[in-house]
Amino acid sequence: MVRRLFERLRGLRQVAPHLLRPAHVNADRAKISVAQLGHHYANKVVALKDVNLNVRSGEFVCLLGPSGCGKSTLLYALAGHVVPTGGSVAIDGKPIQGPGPDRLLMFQEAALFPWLTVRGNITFALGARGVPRNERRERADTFIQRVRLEGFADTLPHQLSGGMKMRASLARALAVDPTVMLMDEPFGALDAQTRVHMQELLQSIWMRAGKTVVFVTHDVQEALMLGTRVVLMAPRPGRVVEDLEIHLPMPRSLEDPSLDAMARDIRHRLRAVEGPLENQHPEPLPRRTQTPSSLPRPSIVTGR
Ligand SMILES: Nc1ncnc2c1ncn2[C@@H]1O[C@H](COP(=O)(O)OP(=O)(O)OP(=O)(O)O)[C@@H](O)[C@H]1O
Repeated sequence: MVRRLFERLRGLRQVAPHLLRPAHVNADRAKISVAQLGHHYANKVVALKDVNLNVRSGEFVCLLGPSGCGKSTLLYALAGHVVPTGGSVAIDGKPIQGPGPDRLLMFQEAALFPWLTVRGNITFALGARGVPRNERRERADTFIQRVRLEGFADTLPHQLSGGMKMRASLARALAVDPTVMLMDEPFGALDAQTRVHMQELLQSIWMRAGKTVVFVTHDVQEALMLGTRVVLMAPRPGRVVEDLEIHLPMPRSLEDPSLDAMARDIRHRLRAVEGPLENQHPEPLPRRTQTPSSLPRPSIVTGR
């Protein structure tokens, strides 16, 4: 059934591609181009090998795969925090030379300053980006409203729930207006219910704002809820094994039987690339020389 669904969508894509793509995805423009990307860490772990990935402007690309397949390394290379040992990464045709204001990285932790209110956290970030003082408050309040945190602008982070902190962090990210959002399992620490609410919120904001998003997740359903594309990766060495365009209509629902059927199919594909359980991590993984958590905190079809 899933194969038939993928095939029908493929046929429709050939005759009427514009019917299947959200309006703000610009088919002709590669926002992010990754070519022959490779990276090995100082301990010789090959985190990425020959990765090719083009992300169109306005796409929502989910990187999905088992632990250790290089999702975060790829994301940090896009952010400019990891300097790859081979290949190239470019944004709007310009090679990435380091972090830049056009890209914003979000993590599982909301990373709010505890001594600043929700609004204070946002106005601080706006100040750091050079937004004039008289515009900061209004802009902060616009995004506080957009993430549905009205009434909490003057609240300190410790008085917020995990989901509310993440919404404040999202408001801050949107307020500084990067063109590319790089998200590393941002909802991974939330309970199941809050996670679904955050996915719905992020999708509605993405549909309106038209940002280019690259989103790392382990969760197949999350990838299918959010992604216009799902890129499957495999470990040892970290590489892209499949690149799937997801043409389910938006807003999506976990209740959608097509989504459920695709999730089963993708789980099956992932099991095939992971191999039998006894082949996984045959020896202790080499110690990391630098963990993602030691990276700076605050502050998304192969070979197209
Ligand atoms: N700083 C580092 N030093 C050495 N090895 C590293 C470092 N960071 C990651 N690695 C290794 O590189 C490989 C890819 O790691 P990466 O964190 O990119 O994978 P991932 O798919 O994001 O994993 P997870 O889902 O568990 O976060 C793994 O084998 C990991 O142990």
